[in-house]
Amino acid sequence: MSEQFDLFINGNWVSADETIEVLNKYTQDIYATVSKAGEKEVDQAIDSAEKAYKSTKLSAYERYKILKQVSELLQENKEEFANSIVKEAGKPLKQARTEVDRATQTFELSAEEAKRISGHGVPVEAAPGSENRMAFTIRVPVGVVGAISPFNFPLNLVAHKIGPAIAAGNAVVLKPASATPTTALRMARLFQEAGLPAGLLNVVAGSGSVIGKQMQQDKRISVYTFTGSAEVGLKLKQNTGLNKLILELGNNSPVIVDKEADIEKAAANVAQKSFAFAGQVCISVQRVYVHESIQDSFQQKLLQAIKELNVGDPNDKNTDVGPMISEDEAKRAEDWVNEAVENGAKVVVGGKREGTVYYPTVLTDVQKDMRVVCDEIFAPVLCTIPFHDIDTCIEDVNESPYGLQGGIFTKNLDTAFYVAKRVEVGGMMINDSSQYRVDLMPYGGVKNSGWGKEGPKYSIEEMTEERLIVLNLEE
Ligand SMILES: NC(=O)C1=CN([C@@H]2O[C@H](COP(=O)(O)OP(=O)(O)OC[C@H]3O[C@@H](n4cnc5c(N)ncnc54)[C@H](O)[C@@H]3O)[C@@H](O)[C@H]2O)C=CC1
Ligand SMILES: O=C(O)[C@H](O)CS(=O)(=O)O
Repeated sequence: MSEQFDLFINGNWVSADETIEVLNKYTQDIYATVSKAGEKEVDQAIDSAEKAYKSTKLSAYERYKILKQVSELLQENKEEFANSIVKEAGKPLKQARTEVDRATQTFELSAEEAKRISGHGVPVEAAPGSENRMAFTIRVPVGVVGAISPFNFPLNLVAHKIGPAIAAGNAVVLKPASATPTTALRMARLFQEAGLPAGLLNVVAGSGSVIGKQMQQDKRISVYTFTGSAEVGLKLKQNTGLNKLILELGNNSPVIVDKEADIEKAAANVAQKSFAFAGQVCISVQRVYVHESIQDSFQQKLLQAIKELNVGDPNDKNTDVGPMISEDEAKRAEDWVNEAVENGAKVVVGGKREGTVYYPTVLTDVQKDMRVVCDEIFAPVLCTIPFHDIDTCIEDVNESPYGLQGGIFTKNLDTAFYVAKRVEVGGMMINDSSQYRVDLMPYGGVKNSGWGKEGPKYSIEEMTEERLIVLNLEE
């Protein structure tokens, strides 16, 4: 029996004429039906957000209490949310539970940051002629935030938009990914239970291109925050005019395994961080550059670690690698691998698809211009690339159009910092892979990986405006 969800607009559950069928990504059964927002519902959501922002002024402490309660309610309902993520995203149960724990953190951090929003003093009196003036800044909410989120973290990446937006005193219109909308709608129920005033949060499911365009053309929205592919991010950038746009986009994450690395540790970490959630994580390891002197040893340990990964039903608590978001996406990954093999690459493990499941795959003998190397594959596919000297390796790493996060394994700190200062990324992990993130850290990339930083403290800075106030004390 599939569940039915309506849209969350102005504190009410609103049904629409059309619906979206949300599939269980492993069984391909219909898991839920969700009302599909049309132009009327999106307009209602934006109108509700604007009216609520103008009429409801929650204190910082009230915002803190609501967000704290949402964090607690989330933890109390952990299994419901984990199950929702397993079913609609196909995420293995243990990783879905981890996502709920992280979103609990994200909302708790947002609650705490709600009490720390402030400006700073400005010593204008130090300027000649301003001896009798005082100045300081304050941070004010931007108003209505338009948020669009991706399928792969249907809870935590939504939390990273809603939490800071509410903490900062804004109202929000959220459009979750069409493949995974129900988790965000469940989250809206928690805000309702926590007493968030009507209209401050609105969730509209539906076509990204249609709703996205309508949101972008609506002047009542002050800031857009988008997480998704670079392709869509570019479209948004071209249509957003002068409104602030926060873009968290794609990556083809590099990891360097230096000749002085702990090979065992590097192999185990790369195996885990290349294939979690079937590689559908934007900081999933996709390119691993291995010093030629340790290539055989690293590869042997990497393949051993991959052999221990459990592939299959995401409902099984032992599963490490479940299905991809759709059979089309799994076929795309298969096509990219086959194209690489036709051009000389070798599959040392994997290269096999069963419906929506694509098995953990490692390629060697790849070339820079292969899509498995230079594009974002967003699948359980890893390319191992030997290197001779670190400078050439850094050049190859930086050839990517992306720059979100990278990693290097080495016991030589001089090498680590030499590399960290030269790679073009938003975050560089030493003795960890690219796929490291805790929710309080500043997170965001350079180049085609977007701009702006997420993490509640940093998102709040993006979702508020700093206003200067100068006091003239002259008699
Ligand atoms: N940098 C980061 O923090 C993250 C980046 N991503 C990236 O997201 C992608 C995978 O997620 P997907 O949901 O497949 O991305 P996507 O770009 O296909 O969709 C993302 C969201 O945008 C909406 N959308 C689609 N077309 C749109 C348009 N023309 N205008 C406005 N909205 C539109 C979709 O409905 C969805 O809600 C990968 O590229 C991945 O790297 C995913 C997670 C985190
Ligand atoms: O970018 C993503 O896909 C997620 O932010 C990765 S994380 O939250 O699991 O680090």
